[in-house]
Amino acid sequence: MRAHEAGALHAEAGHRGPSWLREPDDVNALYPGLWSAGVERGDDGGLRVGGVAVRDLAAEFGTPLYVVDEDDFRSRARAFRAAFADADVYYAGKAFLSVATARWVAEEGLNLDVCSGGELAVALRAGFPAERIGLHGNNKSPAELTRALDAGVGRIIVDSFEEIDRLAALAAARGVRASVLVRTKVGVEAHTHEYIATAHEDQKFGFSIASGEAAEAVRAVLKQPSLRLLGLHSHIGSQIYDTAGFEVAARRVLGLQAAVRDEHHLELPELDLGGGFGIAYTSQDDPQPPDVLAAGLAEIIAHECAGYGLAVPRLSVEPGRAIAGPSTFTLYEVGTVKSVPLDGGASRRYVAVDGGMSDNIRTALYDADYSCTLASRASAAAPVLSRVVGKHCESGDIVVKDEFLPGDVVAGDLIAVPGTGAYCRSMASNYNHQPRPAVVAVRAGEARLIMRRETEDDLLALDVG
Ligand SMILES: Cc1ncc(COP(=O)(O)O)c(C=O)c1O
Ligand SMILES: N[C@@H](CCCC[NH3+])C(=O)O
Repeated sequence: MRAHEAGALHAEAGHRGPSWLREPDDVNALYPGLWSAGVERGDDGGLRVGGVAVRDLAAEFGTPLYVVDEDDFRSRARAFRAAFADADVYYAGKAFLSVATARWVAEEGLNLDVCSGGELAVALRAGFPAERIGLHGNNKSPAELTRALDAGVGRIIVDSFEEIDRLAALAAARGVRASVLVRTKVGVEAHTHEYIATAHEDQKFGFSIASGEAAEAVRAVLKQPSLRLLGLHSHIGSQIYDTAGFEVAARRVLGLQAAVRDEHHLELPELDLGGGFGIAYTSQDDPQPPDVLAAGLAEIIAHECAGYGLAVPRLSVEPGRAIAGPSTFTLYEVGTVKSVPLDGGASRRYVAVDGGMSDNIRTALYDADYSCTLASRASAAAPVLSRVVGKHCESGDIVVKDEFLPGDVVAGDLIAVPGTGAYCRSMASNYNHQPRPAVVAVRAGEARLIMRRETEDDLLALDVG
């Protein structure tokens, strides 16, 4: 594990990590911001979560394994609920959605954002109240829209002119009035990876405010008797730490809100500023807690509304990563350890685990940084800068680019990677016909399988050739 500040960069064998990565004082220590509240190192040196030893989890459920600390997930959901007490919180199911997690979200009083027919199906199977669901997507099919209308979802966030017409016709045919928000593109360059920024002009989501397209979309919705316009929506991107982007977004979207009032004599009752709140993946990351975010957003909105002479609309937000991400770690078993010579006589230690880019694509796709620790035992061996890689046929199959692990890590050891609750299982693939791992929820000394591991039979069943 990383120690926060202490220690010198480990240079003995010429290993080189990023300049911020320091050799830890104690390689067995758990950096507090990265692990869910229920994770600790037990007296025998092995990691425990919710009172359960990870060695027992690996023995019972196999590896790789996503391990969710249920209390941690629920308490993050509650913290958002409490911080945004005067707003609506929609948990973004794309981060991770299963029947169990949908139920936790419902029980903790949050609403749910889904962005596909599949996510909607999971929510409905969980018995999630349809009126508390919002449906997203830049290319919702007629079948998805029909299903949403038939289920009675509370709101649909429209993202194209085709969709406005399509939805209006489907709603009219059913004799219902569908509540919609118009997704805007506010023209903000959010400080995050290009692939997860969603508010600059040259990307697929939303109607551009700057070009007048968003105002045109509002006109198009208002013309349809089968649609009810609740408000405007903006989501600037994901894994964002600063509120500067939200400030610009709120200013521009409320500018449109004021223009709508002036043109249509209509004050829209709601405003959705999306999700995107960042979490800590390494000791360098310093995310803001929900109450600070809530206070910041409330202040920005109040200020902008006062400037435009608007009544403050009811706010909604859509956090995904900030609720699911820190609740979960992935447990892997080490299979091989190699030392690879580098130029200048240095070497790099490759620790290969039994999963990889099929259960966590984020390192390869977004150049994401992760951390990890030896989980099955503690070690007194000196730390060695290591790269944790998977078992796939790609050299980019890296899980953790740089981490200090004890020098005696061997095959059969367990490694845990924290912060994998968001966008890991939900983006998992079957690359190399690797079955996707199981998800286990741990609470009060009990481990419960919430998604079973795929089997070779599952994969072979798809091949009908
Ligand atoms: C419309 C919308 N809302 C909410 C989210 C959730 O984002 P995050 O998990 O970063 O909070 C996303 C994903 O970026 C999104 O596209
Ligand atoms: N999948 C992205 C987040 C994007 C979410 C959808 N807009 C990630 O892993 O960071």
